[in-house]
Amino acid sequence: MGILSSLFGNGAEAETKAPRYAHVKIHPAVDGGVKPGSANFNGGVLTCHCKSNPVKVRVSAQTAHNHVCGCSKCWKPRGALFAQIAVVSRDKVEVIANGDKLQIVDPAAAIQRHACRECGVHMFGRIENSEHPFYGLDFVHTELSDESGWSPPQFAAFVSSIIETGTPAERMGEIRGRLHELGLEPYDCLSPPLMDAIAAHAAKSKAA
Ligand SMILES: N[C@@H](CCC(=O)N[C@@H](CS)C(=O)NCC(=O)O)C(=O)O
Ligand SMILES: [Zn+2]
Ligand SMILES: [Zn+2]
Repeated sequence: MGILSSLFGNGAEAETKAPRYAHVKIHPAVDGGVKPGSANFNGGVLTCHCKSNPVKVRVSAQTAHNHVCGCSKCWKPRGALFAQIAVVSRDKVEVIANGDKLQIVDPAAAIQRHACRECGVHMFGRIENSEHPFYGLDFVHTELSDESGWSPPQFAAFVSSIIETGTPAERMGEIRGRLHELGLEPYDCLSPPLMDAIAAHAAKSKAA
């Protein structure tokens, strides 16, 4: 028992710390608690869900800005409310097997998501527009790799968007409650540092 609760305590401290929303499933990678990444981690191989001839993509660096995303465009594992997605420099991403099975989900989207035609898993998302604030970065789902040590998710993006794909709005309280418990601050767009980076890029483009 902490010093304050031993002075004033009635056991309420333990009660407020017990997870209240553990029954709310966000994504398999975080439902048991967010695991820390490893220092000196250098990447791994992402594999799609095909039983035969899976697509393999080597990511030869640690990822950054990992987060869970509720938008309708990011690939989610079956049953998950959110996707888990991180960025890495595009020159660190290489298709090493069965790349002929990849197709671009929506060629008009800012992020060109390369998905396996057979199992539907998104292997990487690439920005081809050199004017885009995140040009140079690819988006990857690190749970597709067997390696542990990837950078852990830091926040939750596009949280309200899960309503667009069928989550009842009445569930949002418990879902945001669970995200808070996991330390994944919920935002309805990207996190403030990323929104600031986008705005700074826009300001620079306007000035030029
Ligand atoms: N509410 C929309 C949000 C879509 C959205 O803007 N997604 C973000 C986060 S991944 C984005 O940057 N999309 C760019 C793209 O999909 O190319 C939805 O759920 O479809
Ligand atoms: Zn596949
Ligand atoms: Zn998304």
